Amino acid sequence: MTVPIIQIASISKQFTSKPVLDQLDWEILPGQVIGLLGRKGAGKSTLLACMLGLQETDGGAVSVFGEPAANLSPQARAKVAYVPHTCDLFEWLSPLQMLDYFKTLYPHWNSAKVEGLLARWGFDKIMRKRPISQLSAVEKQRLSIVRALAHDPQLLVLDEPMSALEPAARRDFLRELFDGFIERGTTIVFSTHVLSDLERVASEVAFLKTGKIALQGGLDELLQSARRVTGPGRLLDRFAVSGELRRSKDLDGITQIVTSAASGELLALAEREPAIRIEHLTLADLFVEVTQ
Ligand SMILES: Nc1ncnc2c1ncn2[C@@H]1O[C@H](COP(=O)(O)OP(=O)(O)OP(=O)(O)O)[C@@H](O)[C@H]1O
Repeated sequence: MTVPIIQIASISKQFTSKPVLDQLDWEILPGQVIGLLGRKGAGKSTLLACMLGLQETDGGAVSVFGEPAANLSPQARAKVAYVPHTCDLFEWLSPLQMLDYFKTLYPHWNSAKVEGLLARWGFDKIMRKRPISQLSAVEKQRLSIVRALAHDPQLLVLDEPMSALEPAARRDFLRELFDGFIERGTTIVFSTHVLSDLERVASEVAFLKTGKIALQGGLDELLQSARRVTGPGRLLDRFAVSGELRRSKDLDGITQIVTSAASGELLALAEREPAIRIEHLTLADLFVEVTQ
């Protein structure tokens, strides 16, 4: 049996009266590259932070590498890298001072990778010595990524890692993820609003809605099996659909069903009945259907 790298059992979190995470269960297996999607404010950042024990939960349990997330040993912590949504760099230090500091904390610090990324991302001699507080948002995000990738983590958690990056740096970063991590089997969980970025790197996609993982699956499999079916209510209304995400009926008696996993039976019905229209869904369609 594959032992999950992260196991989340029924965690809840609320800041005000509205729950953000609501008895959420989730499992992340070694080598998975999961894109986490959800509407703005759905709780993606909260979930990623709770998952690593960086934010307290109101209930439930999280384990990372088999240890309680809130109390990770230094050995387990050294296997994890996290790029937060907001800047958590030591702004009073220079990039070089900060990277030197982190180097002392990690046994597997990859100086060649650090140098390569700094050079590629325009950190010249002067910029490397300036206080981080004087860097732009993009430069800080790049530095945050360099710090995360530098110690060859086994688990990489990225919260909107590319939000401030321009296209060339995004391409560089995605290439770095592929060549340096995905091909080596690193487990990666990242949240993003950019579906095309997700489609380029993720093998799995998970949708967060109303405090729970509403749907998760292999990206290719989901796109292969998700369908929107439209047809007369007399043909569809009594049809039980597996993986049903939404069902609606208009005033003309036309029923529309969206499913994440169209069965052979449904496909056969659509084939038999010319009045039924069946369409594949894009990731954007699926995002709307699952999270609306
Ligand atoms: N420290 C906090 N105090 C109060 N409310 C908070 C706090 N952190 C998050 N929230 C609220 O919790 C909800 C979820 O926020 P979170 O940042 O986790 O969502 P998100 O899906 O990452 O959003 P976005 O896509 O906009 O980054 C939001 O309503 C947010 O306002």
